[in-house]
Amino acid sequence: MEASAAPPAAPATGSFRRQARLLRYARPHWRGLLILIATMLANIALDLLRPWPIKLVVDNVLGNHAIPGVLKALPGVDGKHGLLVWVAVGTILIFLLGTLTQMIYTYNSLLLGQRMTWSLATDLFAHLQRLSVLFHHRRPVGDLISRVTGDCWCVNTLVADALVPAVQALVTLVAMFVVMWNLQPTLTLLALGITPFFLIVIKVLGGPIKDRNREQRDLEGMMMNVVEQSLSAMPAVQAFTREEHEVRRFRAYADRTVVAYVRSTVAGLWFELFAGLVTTVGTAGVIYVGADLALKGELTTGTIIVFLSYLGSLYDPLDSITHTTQTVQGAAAEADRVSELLELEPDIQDRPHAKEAKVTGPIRYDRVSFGYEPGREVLHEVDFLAEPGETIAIVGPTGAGKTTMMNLLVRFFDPTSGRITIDGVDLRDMRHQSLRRQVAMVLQDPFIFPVTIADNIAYGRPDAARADIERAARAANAHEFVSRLPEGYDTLIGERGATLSGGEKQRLSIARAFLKDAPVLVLDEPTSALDARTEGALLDALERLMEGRISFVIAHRLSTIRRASRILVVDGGRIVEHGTHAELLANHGLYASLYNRQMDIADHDALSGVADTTAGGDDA
Ligand SMILES: Nc1ncnc2c1ncn2[C@@H]1O[C@H](COP(=O)(O)OP(=O)(O)OP(=O)(O)O)[C@@H](O)[C@H]1O
Repeated sequence: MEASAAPPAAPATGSFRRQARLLRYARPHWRGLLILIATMLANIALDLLRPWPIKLVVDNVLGNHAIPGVLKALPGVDGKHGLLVWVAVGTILIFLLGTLTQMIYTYNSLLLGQRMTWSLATDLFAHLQRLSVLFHHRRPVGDLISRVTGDCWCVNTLVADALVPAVQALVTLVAMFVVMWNLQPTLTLLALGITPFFLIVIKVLGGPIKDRNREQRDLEGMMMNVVEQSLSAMPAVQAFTREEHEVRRFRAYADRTVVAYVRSTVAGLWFELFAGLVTTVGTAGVIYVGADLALKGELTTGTIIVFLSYLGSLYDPLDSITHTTQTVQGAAAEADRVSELLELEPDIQDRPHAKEAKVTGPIRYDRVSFGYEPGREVLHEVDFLAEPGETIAIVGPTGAGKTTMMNLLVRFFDPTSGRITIDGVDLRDMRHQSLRRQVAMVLQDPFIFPVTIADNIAYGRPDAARADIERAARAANAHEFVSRLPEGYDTLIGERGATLSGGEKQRLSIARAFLKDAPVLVLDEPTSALDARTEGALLDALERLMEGRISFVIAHRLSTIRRASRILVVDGGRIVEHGTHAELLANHGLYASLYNRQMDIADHDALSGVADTTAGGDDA
């Protein structure tokens, strides 16, 4: 599957609200934030102190200016030599305090950033767990990984690289304004006259930075998709010798990412150019008007020199706001990518008065229709009843809708129309997690995790005792192969069950269902990866498992479901026949033709001497 196109960028106001909402991740860490701001202010004060030792040496030690009264109060400052000692001590103290506050600032900033990022990432990951199976079917995994592990850093950027520096810039700006206003109000107003132009630059040129950054992040997400898809399909890639194609696919995205990165950088450079131009025009204006005033004798030269040196300090915070804007625009694109997911409401939600599910009576499908996409129904008015203790087999051609029917039972999604009830209660009036606890599923894909065999069997019941795990494994005919493994139940399985055969994985999955011991059982082709002999032994075990439960078995191999109490034959999303094996054979309908065709193939195989093998059987 090719990566999906990026969703459209959020409108600016929505984007701003999203960033503000993400800033709540700083709230639990307000102490750290206060320390950050305090150390930052201390740094500003220490910066102001830094030139003073030199000034004292020049004016009061080497020059003949009188030592200021406040310094004379210090012990030992009765002459130039005493002052020199204090200048030396002061220099060291300023260095030590400056370095110390900088260390505290860096430590706190990193800690705060890490904590906020990973708590946002954890919330996003938790939210992804709640989103429907349908959502996960459609969203490329690589892009989701990139949002969880990459884009969540936006909250760190927003706080440590934008919010705190913005506070610092504002404090400095106000302080400088007060100092300069006292020095020369007209020039101060002139210097600040550039502010509206500055805001225009931020408004006009800030947006493209965000858009370019969004483009870059989306492409990086798509690159991740290619990596994830290709690495997880490596046997297919190599078997079809498509390695070069996969590399080309990756390189195509990498090239586009480079272009997007360059465009994002260029957008930033334009922004810097115009912001710099505005401050330069401001400086030029102050020089022109200041010199003009001096020529007219309204201002001393010294005042202009002092004013101009302060002008740098006034524009520095404005410059810092420029950088902050750039940073915020970059982080805004990431914040959008995170928020888009966080704002998605899970399709499956419990109603306010939803009850705990308890399977005590029959399961009824009441004219259930469903479509994955609007206008394309895959199930049409499915209607049937399953009584406790019954085993219902569901058969039919591939793509008929069998798995979809069973996925509705555990509310992976809800019917488009009609309803499913258990003992008369609509599934939507039950808490969906409690409903899922009532159903043990053996899925077509056994989903083996890279943990030990025991942990895999106990996935649905993590507190199960080892004896229970072993009992479940024996019941699922898995104990024998597990015992042969070097560390038995403690053997660590490779990624996606790489170290096991298809049949072994399927047996672990069946053991999982045994251990879960739920009142409803769904077996979706539970023996498709087993050879006929292993299947025969397992069928007895499965029949024991089905006893006293409501069981649904989807099977292509009709030999496996002959003992079902009822068989539903599904074709094109409808139940076209139902009855017992004997009744359906007598009907001479779709079931009879499917069955007869399979019997013919089996006879043919028997004659060819391969009676014991079936497609996918790997345990022979
Ligand atoms: N996630 C999905 N999004 C869109 N369409 C889907 C999705 N999953 C299945 N379908 C479509 O729904 C229809 C029924 O699929 P389903 O998997 O239920 O069939 P099935 O009878 O279980 O098939 P099989 O025997 O091959 O497992 C098919 O046409 C399939 O293409």
